[in-house]
Amino acid sequence: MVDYISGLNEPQREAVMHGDGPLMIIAGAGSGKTRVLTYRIAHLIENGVDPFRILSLTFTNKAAGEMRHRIEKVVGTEARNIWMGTFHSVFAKILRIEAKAIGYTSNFSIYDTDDSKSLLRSIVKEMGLDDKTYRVNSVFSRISGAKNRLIGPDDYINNSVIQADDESARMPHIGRIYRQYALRCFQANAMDFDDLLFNTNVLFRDHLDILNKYQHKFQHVMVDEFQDTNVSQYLITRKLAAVHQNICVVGDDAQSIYAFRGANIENILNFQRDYGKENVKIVKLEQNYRSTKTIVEAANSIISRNKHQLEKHVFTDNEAGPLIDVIKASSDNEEGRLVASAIFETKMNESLTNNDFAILYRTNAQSRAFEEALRKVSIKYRIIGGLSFYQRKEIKDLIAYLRFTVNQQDEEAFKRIINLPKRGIGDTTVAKISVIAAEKQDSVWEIVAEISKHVAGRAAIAIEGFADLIKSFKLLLDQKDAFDVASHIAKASGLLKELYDDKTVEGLARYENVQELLNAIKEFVDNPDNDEKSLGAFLQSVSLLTTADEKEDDGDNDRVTLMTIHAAKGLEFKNVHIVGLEEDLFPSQMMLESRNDLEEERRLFYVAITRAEKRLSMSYAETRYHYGRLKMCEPSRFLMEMDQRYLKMSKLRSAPSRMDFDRPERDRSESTSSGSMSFVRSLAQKTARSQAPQPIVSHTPSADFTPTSTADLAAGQRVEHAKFGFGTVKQVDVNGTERKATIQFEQAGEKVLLLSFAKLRVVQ
Ligand SMILES: Nc1ncnc2c1ncn2[C@@H]1O[C@H](COP(=O)(O)OP(=O)(O)OP(=O)(O)O)[C@@H](O)[C@H]1O
Ligand SMILES: [Mg+2]
Repeated sequence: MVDYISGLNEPQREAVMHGDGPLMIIAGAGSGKTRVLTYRIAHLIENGVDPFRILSLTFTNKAAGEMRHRIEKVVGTEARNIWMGTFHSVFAKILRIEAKAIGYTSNFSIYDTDDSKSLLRSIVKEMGLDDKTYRVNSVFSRISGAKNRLIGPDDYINNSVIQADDESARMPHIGRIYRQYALRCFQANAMDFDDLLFNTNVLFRDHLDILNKYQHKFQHVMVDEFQDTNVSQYLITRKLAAVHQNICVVGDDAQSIYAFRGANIENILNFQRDYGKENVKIVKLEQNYRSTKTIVEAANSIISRNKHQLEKHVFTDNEAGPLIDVIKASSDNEEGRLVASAIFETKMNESLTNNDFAILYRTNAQSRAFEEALRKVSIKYRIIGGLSFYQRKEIKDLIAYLRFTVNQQDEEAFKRIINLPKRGIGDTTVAKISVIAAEKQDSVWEIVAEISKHVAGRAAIAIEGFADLIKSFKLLLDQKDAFDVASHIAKASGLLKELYDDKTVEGLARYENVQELLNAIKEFVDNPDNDEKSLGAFLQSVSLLTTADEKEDDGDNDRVTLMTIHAAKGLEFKNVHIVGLEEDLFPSQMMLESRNDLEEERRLFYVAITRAEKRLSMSYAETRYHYGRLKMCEPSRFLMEMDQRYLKMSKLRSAPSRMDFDRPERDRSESTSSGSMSFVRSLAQKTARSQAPQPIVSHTPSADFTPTSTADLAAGQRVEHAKFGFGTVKQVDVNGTERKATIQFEQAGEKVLLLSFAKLRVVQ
């Protein structure tokens, strides 16, 4: 048996062993919240609670998978029966079971953001509204915001405050668009992401028998990252926990970063009110186990500037660790090179793997410079988010076929595939079918069934052919598993052939991607964790992947992770680079309308810092292209706000690409070193004004380091290293073309360095 209890501190143990009744764990970053939740579930199961009766809600499906895996180590395969996943995936499952009660069928489609926007665009057009006024992103976010506050179309239209707000935004018809959008989704037997929560609330509100069933079923409800639940999610958990009152929520108010999407930090305060102050057990965890003292204290120095926060003091017994590097670059491309170079050096000097590194940025668009630079030094990376595998055109095309085979009411899938491969069906015909369907309040499939009444000639024949094809696919659904059906559809639809015939490099890549999707379906079917092997079950699992759940491209999993800070929530890495620390980028100009917004940006920065275990580095560029124009940038105020004692200006060279070594070293370091000094001065001035502690900024030696002067390096020689200072060579090893030296440094201890990269100066 795994002894997990002994690996817990006192308050952690208290939380794990807490019996019945509401429990709120409010704790700092890296203090073991997720660990406590994991072991609490294991502990409940060990004490006889049926895993089928435990509901655990996590931020990503991947986090759920990891948690399940850990629990499995303690309780065995029983762990597979826990209801565990994101709010969206768990409630999609419940909605499928209960679909009939709210007028859906269990094979409903899930519209992704592109589908939702495409439908909104059609509606704006059909209503004769101006698409420059009714920009699809604004319309979408207003509707999404309403759903997350549980405001349906009728309430929206009748709400005078909302109406006035829309009028002042010059979009008075949003309510009508919303109503039409909801109707069209319903006719398409489709739900968008927000509907999964909205409709769950409707289901539980209007069908008390169903609510009752789940209230009794779930004896324990757990919520990780509670600070980021929105009103709609909070209500669902409250309803579900109303009978047993066994609800355990875990969160950190300092890490609340989704207010812009309707997450409500007040939930933490409401929890005590809703369950009765005297009934709620509160556990505070304040000891951080993840990061060095430097990182924990630097993070504290940032978050203490926020006014809105609960009282807690995060500390750690871990070692002090290195200071936080601040890297200044002249441009975004140089920032890419410097960061790639720093990763390369740290990796070599400390014998680390790519997985030990993460680059975190504020927006996805920043990834490009880092991708290029990492490729140049042959370091593999993975991008989480951005244009994911499942957003690629060829993948969406095949998925649309699969979706339409499962649900013929799916209007967006229909629009995507009706003329793919080309069948001579024009956009006007497709739009006409949509409009007729909307007018008759029927689905597109009903119109297709009587197509000759509405469309004449060749187009009608082509549509009939398409309908026959879909019917033939549909027949397979009950007989074959997801993989067999999908392979058949890929071939019989003509999609695979079209890609196969395209012999360009891109065409080949697209063909391989489709094969890769089929592989993923095969894996799904073969995975013993999935008890349902149908195509519908597979589609549900992919449509609910969050950005952090992404599929990896090949078998090589040792990669540097690139992702937004939002996606990094809950994760940890030995080395973290927070990049783009510039005013208007981070804090983001788009988000800064009020003090509250600034505080949310600061919490986001806090989340970023607290991902790092050992080494943290922060960088900024002096110039950056923004919407195609070169912009001068100022360092972020967050750099100034941080307690300067923990910072170190880094004097780094450009990336160690072969070409760079042809240039004299001095050229490469000059711009960065003089620049650093001015930044240090400006930091010093600003901190003096704000009366923060005086900066203690350590500098790397200013000597001219020449990497090539080590050709005849031998044991016993004294050397100076740019970072580690003075030392004595103990041994030199030759391995193929690589030469390695073992050096005993006076301060830094023994290090093994690759001589082609180590910046060493022989001391005479
Ligand atoms: N008592 C403990 N002893 C040793 N290591 C611990 C202990 N508690 C937690 N840890 C380790 O500390 C790290 C952080 O834990 P965990 O991820 O559970 O923290 P968290 O509070 O959920 O963090 P976040 O706020 O980022 O979500 C993990 O590597 C975990 O294994
Ligand atoms: Mg966590």
